[in-house]
Amino acid sequence: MPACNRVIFERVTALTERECREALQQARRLVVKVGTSTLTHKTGKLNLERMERLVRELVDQVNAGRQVVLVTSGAVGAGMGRLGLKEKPRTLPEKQAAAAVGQGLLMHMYEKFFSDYGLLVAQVLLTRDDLADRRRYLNSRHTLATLLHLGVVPVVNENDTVAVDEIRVGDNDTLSALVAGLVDADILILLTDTGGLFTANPCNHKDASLLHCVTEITPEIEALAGGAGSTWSTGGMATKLQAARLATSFGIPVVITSGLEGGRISAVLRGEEVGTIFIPREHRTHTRKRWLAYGPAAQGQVQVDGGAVRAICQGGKSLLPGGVVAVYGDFDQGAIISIIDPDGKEIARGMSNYAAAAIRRIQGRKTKEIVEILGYKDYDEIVHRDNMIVLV
Ligand SMILES: Nc1ncnc2c1ncn2[C@@H]1O[C@H](COP(=O)(O)OP(=O)(O)O)[C@@H](O)[C@H]1O
Ligand SMILES: N[C@@H](CCC(=O)OP(=O)(O)O)C(=O)O
Repeated sequence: MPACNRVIFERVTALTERECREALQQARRLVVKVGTSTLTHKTGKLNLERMERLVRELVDQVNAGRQVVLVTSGAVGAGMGRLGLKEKPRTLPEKQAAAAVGQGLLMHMYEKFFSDYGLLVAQVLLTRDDLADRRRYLNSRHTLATLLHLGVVPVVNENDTVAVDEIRVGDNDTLSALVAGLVDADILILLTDTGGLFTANPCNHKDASLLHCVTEITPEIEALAGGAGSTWSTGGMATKLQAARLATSFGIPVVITSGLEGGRISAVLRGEEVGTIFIPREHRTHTRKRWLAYGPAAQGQVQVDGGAVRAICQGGKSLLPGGVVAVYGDFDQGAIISIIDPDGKEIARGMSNYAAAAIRRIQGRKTKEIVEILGYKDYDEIVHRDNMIVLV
């Protein structure tokens, strides 16, 4: 990628909508997520016309010199359609059985359509565990990078057949944001059955209007998002906002737009005002920081006061002992811990420079007192900013 493209995305602090959209013209690596609502008919069976059009549009982007990762839903829906089931399965084994049937169907069609247009595809099935474990995370990253280097389009889905609740990402919107971070994408495009984020669910509110640009996902924005629109979908707009929050926290812009109408991907990449764009506030984060958000289970929690919340969330600062009011759990130095606000909400996650027992002794105290209290001082900070990801 030419250096100038990176500069545009890396200097992000508060880009205007226009600047951000124009920068998308230089995006080189795309993650495109397509929902069940786009890929299937109401019967749950695959909508081949839309699928083929999507593939053609993606191949065009590859032909134009871009790299594409496709995150696809539709396995459960397609499996249900093929099995002739009328209702969405309720139990996990039923969903897994449907996904096992549907995933094969999905890949068969992708393989056919992509090869019709001259490209190879590779199936990549992931669970949260694959991303939470540092070694598997790096392994997945290398595999995807190699596939992209070879000109292959990775087609990613959650490994529904084996993923039980504890190791599931749970929805493909979130999965796509994790994948965007994993491959260091320049943009995440979420294709769905509405034109973007509306002021209310447009299926029930005909007068709802489209929001063109979101610079911050506030509680008011979250309140606009309702649940899934189609029988076979998961999460609705709420999980898309969650995905947008995650990807923008990595420094990656996100556009939610319609997968029902063709041409949206190329319009987004021409910098046109389509869909809803979410502008990243953070600089591109280092991959190690991203991995922290991927779900390595936190081994403990430190609760901080309002001043520390502001310093971390608005001031871009590290966590010092003075801001800590409580420590929960028993963890060692180097553990991944959650930083929670006075209401118990997780605001950040990071690697602790001290064990829980040591933090309990220095909490609320000044940095210069650490050596006096502990008899040593390895670090000034409990969690250094470089080892912390802010989640709000
Ligand atoms: N504020 C909103 N703006 C747009 N769509 C919304 C909103 N609130 C809820 N929705 C619902 O979200 C649905 C899209 O999510 P979902 O059904 O999960 O689709 P997909 O299968 O594409 O992921 C829309 O069909 C719509 O019913
Ligand atoms: N992994 C599931 C997709 C779950 C999901 O998030 O669906 P959707 O809301 O349509 O993106 C499947 O392939 O059916």
